[in-house]
Amino acid sequence: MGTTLVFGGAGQLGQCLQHVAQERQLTSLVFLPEAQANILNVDTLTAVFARHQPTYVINCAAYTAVDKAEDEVDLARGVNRDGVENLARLCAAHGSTLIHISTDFVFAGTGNQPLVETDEAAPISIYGLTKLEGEQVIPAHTSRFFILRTSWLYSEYANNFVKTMLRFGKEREELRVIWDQLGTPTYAIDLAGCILTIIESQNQAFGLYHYSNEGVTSWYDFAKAIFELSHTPVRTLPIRTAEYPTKATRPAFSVMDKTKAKTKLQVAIPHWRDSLQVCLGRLEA
Ligand SMILES: NC(=O)C1=CN([C@@H]2O[C@H](COP(=O)(O)OP(=O)(O)OC[C@H]3O[C@@H](n4cnc5c(N)ncnc54)[C@H](OP(=O)(O)O)[C@@H]3O)[C@@H](O)[C@H]2O)C=CC1
Ligand SMILES: Cc1cn([C@H]2C[C@H](O)[C@@H](COP(=O)(O)OP(=O)(O)O[C@H]3O[C@@H](C)C(=O)[C@@H](O)[C@H]3O)O2)c(=O)[nH]c1=O
Repeated sequence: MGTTLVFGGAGQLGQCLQHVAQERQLTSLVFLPEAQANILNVDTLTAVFARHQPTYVINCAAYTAVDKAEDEVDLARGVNRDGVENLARLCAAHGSTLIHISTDFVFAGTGNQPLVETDEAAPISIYGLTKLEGEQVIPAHTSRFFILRTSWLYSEYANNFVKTMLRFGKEREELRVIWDQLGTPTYAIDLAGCILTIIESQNQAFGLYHYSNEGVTSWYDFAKAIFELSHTPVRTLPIRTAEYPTKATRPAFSVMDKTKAKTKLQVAIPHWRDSLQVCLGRLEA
């Protein structure tokens, strides 16, 4: 197996990839944190590609601060579009396969049916828009790519909704959480497993895929499950989006259909509640 470079290697998904790679005893992955490989620095990237001649490149680097992106458009676009284009160009030049991660926030969220890969993307936030632009620059440079759109990532690593809820559950008596945004949480360890399966199986079914855990929930029901499974006694109230004003607008419905991933990538996808239980168990251990 040739070398796999992981950009954004110190972020949440990057750390999950390290965890799963270790579990599967995969030693050919090179994890590059931002300080070592900024995807906006073409000279650095050129040198890194020349040195490692990667077979696969996994891009976990992204600007992910959804609300801040509304004020930092250039920064968000730089990382989420231009940085991705830099990687796609170099992948094309070196014959490397690019595995890139995108988001359910490319959708407007106005529907009520599980979204398939061919459904229209119409982002309603700067983060979603710049991530869509990142998806779109890849095929202009290479056909050897996998784009995995995922949603509501959490894990025992970095900051995420599960860890925020566990912290708030200890600090506060009452929490108010939105119940009119529906989607599917994704345990980033499961996503990391899917990515490494693509590499291990040398899958050639390039293209765009949806990957989240199975099932549907709201942020409110997700929070309730976190508190129930972690035995955290905190009063949790369902509120509407309008009662929790944020700078960026989030899709009201971003449930994704994973039929294509299950068929072509041959991955089994756990239900979100089962994976949540695994994550909470690891956080408690
Ligand atoms: N988190 C979520 O809920 C979801 C995430 N996604 C997508 O999944 C992917 C992984 O997300 P996640 O791991 O959670 O995000 P994180 O924010 O945890 O990780 C992103 C990493 O990218 C790094 N980074 C930022 N700018 C650059 C740059 N210019 N060059 C190199 N590295 C950079 C960050 O470093 P630093 O922190 O030092 O800036 C950080 O380590 C992203 O593409 C994201 O858009 C999709 C759906 C849901
Ligand atoms: C903390 C908190 C959040 N919320 C709501 C706000 C928001 O609608 C939802 C989730 O809030 P967060 O800010 O944790 O997550 P957010 O940044 O909106 O999460 C998104 O991140 C990007 C990177 C993605 O790609 C998306 O798939 C999605 O995971 O929960 C409450 O209702 N009450 C609360 O106390």
